[in-house]
Amino acid sequence: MAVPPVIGVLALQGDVREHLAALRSLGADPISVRRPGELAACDGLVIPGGESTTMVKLARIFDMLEPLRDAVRGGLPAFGTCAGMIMLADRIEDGAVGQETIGGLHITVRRNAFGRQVDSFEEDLHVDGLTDPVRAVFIRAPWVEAVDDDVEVLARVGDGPAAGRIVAVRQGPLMATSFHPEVGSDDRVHGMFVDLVRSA
Ligand SMILES: NC(=O)CC[C@H](N)C(=O)O
Repeated sequence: MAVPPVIGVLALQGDVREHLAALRSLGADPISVRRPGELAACDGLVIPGGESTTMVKLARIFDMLEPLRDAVRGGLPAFGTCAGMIMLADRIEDGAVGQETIGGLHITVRRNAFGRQVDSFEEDLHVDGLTDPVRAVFIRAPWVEAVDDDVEVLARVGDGPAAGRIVAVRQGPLMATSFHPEVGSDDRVHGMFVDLVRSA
């Protein structure tokens, strides 16, 4: 049997445990990542949901921001969910003043895009590459405002005032979702990322 890929979960802030559990159940070897040495051991990296402004500040404080940028630039497969999507985005709308990111994903995200009324909601979402819809949980989520030509759109919101908005993307070894696939017991979106890591 092939050696399980080591997949890190960036553990500066956010919902780390749920991602570790999902990755473990898929047969990967998940580790928490707080230091450059831990990052260097990874075949892939998940950047969880949480609060992107806090996460990027902590990445600076822990001297992780440049190593993260170098790793993504160097082709490390990475999967950002919600705040993690913001962390991977090259450009932010409605970010905090001067908010930095890791970048690498050629998209513009709009933070807290869904507005007050629907801060948090769920929807059955069709995701490209999966047969049945995913029950997607959005929590003060960003949406993708714009993508460059090299970015593949994997999902768009189906209903309501935000219908058509992009909420899942892939660009080479990088993946991002506005929603939280680690909530609940459906591991198929993580499975897409594990496959991506295995094929990288
Ligand atoms: N659930 C989440 O990750 C929310 C993201 C948060 N609104 C941010 O801007 O970082």
